[in-house]
Amino acid sequence: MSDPAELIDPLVSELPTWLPGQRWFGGKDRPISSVHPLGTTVLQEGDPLLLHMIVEVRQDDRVTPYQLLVASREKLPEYLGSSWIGTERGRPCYEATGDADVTGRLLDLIAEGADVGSMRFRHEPGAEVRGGLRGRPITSEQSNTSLVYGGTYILKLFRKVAPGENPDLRLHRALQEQGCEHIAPLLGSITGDLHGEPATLGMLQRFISDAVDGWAMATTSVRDLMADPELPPDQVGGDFAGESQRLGQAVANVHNDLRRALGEQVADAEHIDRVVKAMHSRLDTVVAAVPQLAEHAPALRAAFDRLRELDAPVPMQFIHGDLHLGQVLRTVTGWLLLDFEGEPAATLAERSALRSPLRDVAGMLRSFDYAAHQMLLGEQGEDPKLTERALEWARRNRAAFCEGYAKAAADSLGDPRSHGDLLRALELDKAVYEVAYEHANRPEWLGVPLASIARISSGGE
Ligand SMILES: Nc1ncnc2c1ncn2[C@@H]1O[C@H](COP(=O)(O)OP(=O)(O)O)[C@@H](O)[C@H]1O
Ligand SMILES: O=P(O)(O)O[C@H]1O[C@H](CO)[C@@H](O[C@H]2O[C@H](CO)[C@@H](O)[C@H](O)[C@H]2O)[C@H](O)[C@H]1O
Repeated sequence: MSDPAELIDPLVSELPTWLPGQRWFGGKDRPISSVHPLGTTVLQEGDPLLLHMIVEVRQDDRVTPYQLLVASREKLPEYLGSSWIGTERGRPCYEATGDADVTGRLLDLIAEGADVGSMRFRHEPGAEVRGGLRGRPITSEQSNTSLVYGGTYILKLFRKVAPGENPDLRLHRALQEQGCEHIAPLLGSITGDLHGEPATLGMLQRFISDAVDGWAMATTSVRDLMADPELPPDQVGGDFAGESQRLGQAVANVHNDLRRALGEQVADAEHIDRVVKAMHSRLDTVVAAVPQLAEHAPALRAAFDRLRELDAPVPMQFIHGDLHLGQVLRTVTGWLLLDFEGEPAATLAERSALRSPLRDVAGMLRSFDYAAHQMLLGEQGEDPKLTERALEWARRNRAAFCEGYAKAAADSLGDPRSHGDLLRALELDKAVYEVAYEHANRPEWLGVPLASIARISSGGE
């Protein structure tokens, strides 16, 4: 190939049809009006040629920069057929994260601490990173793309990029500096330029191979309880309450470390007013899309408005922002929290704001509810005995989580259950978010958050 630049324009013209088919593309709800290349870096010359691209995707009034890793070869091997984007100037061009012959280059560049064009590949101070490994994408559903190298490293390539330090990297750095035991060690990063400002493109961590995620463990425990309907929950083999308690403690420890590293503030009336307005506004949007939510709107609004009358001060700090059982890993030594990026649909400014740590507690409490109720999804008609069993599991594990949290929490917080109005409003706000998420992504799950909203807003929990 004489000049890689010759590929760029024809390749970019293929992207409006190719992007909506990608799992990580976050704008599937509206048509793409244009894609514009912001910057291209040649990471490897020859065959295969490896290009890093940042493109700006325009949809109505929304403009979002995305990061792409694209390769081109003289001849595309059959196993890369599903990654094909287009054939430009006679050369097949394809999404490169599935090509283990080229992904190793990213790790090598981090190991070398290299600069290529405006991209900076770095390992963290004191971290040892070994190159020479092939990287393969993980198969689980995700909003970014993560590559695993030899069962040793995991490199997350952030798909949506924004100027500034990604909160995932920022919070991992802060936690690592505090010696936090509840994160996977941070080893390196990739930074590029976006509109003249540094922007995080990737984050390298130790891959934890001997771990199970919290969602898999919790749902196995629910299944065990359902299979033995007569046994009291504490005598069922797969009882999860001990783990829930340890998880609560781990989350409180992470909050403590984030507070120590990055500080805290107490929310003033103006801030609380903004939070309440944001809750109402999210509800307005979701009710418009999901009319079944309308009947619960008055109770939801009343719960949100109660935040204006709280007696106790509301401390705010950096938090995880999208905590659920799928974001925690149980290793042989304890619980790890993953993915401090916040809710995928939120703006960087929203995700980087100080918030009540009880938001993370509320997220996890919602997740216990999900784990219990997803078992009932396929059931024909409601079996009151099974439903009661599910509720019993959720109650037991939610309580254990709060007990664990209280053991390690800051004095200003204590037991999350002692902040009833705040916790209820945050749980309901999260459930409203989940209604929107399920409506857009998994309509068959919509009943899970809707049923919880009905229960919580009627004072059932
Ligand atoms: N350090 C790690 N060790 C082992 N598995 C990991 C690690 N980090 C992430 N994973 C796995 O990758 C999945 C996706 O990671 P995550 O950071 O949540 O990506 P995304 O932001 O795209 O959702 C996780 O659910 C987990 O299964
Ligand atoms: O992990 P992500 O950052 O992509 O989070 C999004 O997807 C989650 C589902 O994968 C979604 O979580 C919801 O479903 C979970 C069960 O699959 C449940 O444990 C969570 O409590 C529930 O919120 C999450 O909301 C969304 O942001």
